Amino acid sequence: METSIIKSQAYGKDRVRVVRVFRHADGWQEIADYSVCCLLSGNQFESSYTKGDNKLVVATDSQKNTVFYLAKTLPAEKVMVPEVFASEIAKFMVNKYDHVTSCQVKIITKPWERMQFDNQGHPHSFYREGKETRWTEAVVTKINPPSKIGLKVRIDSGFYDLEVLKTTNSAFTDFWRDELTTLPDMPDRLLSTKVLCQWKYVSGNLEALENVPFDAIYAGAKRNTLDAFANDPRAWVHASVQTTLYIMADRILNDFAQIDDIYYALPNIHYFPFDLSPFGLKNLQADAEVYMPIADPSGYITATVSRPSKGKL
Ligand SMILES: O=c1[nH]c(=O)c2[nH]c(=O)[nH]c2[nH]1
Repeated sequence: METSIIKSQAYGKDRVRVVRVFRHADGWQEIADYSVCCLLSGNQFESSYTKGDNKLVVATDSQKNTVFYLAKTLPAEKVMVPEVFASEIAKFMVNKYDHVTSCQVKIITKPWERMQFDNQGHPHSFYREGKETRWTEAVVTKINPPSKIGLKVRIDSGFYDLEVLKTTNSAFTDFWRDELTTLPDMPDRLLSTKVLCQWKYVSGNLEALENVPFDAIYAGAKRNTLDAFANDPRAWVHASVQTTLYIMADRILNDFAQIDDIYYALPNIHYFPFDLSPFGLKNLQADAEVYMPIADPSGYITATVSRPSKGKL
């Protein structure tokens, strides 16, 4: 006889690929292209794991149907912003099913860029550019289940695979040296990374969070990331990926009070100057012009950055 207990559970449908087109009367059309993961939790689901009892199991197939149903029935402003669509799905689930105490919805977006001709956006044609991937996760939880009065919401957002490179104004010098050190000081180097950035919105009630300008904050987080990388002098005066990361996060926290903390992971994708001295050519240090990108290994610099009151006290 089994004696083990379920400590936590969540089940649902992952990779629900849904594309929603909004056709406006003037011919202007919008597209949202998402991969949705929807997971339900609640202690009444435990018997489906331990006793083979499916009576309360909302089929993952029905959860998938709900995503399509809401994509059709919600207005454009609730579907086109992934944070809002994710929280609408999560809210729908906890409100519809008494025994669902929490619903976690993650959305990965596939960005379609509107085609531009003569500086005019084309009404219905889009293209895919190699760029970062935006994602979000909303979790809606009943405060006193099964009561629906009082819902708590948490929203995380971010992007990954934003590839950037600069050919100067990056350095790495004055680091620890011992018998295992072979790396020379690099007063000027090529720097490249593939940015992963994710942030937590201040948690609160659903209504407060739904008024957050998610799209503008997303654009601001990306703009600060690029601007700190390319233009902030502190990133090369103090010179390390660690410093660059901190400056990126600090700028975002200063710009957006709605964000609680930010996590970055910055691989340092190495491009080493190729030694051409066997051919009588100078290509090291200040003479570096020809580089060999190194696929593996890469540096990997990470940190979570928050405001002082939330940090280590
Ligand atoms: O910006 C850097 N930070 C490091 O910690 C490090 N270590 C290393 O070998 N190169 C670099 N670059």
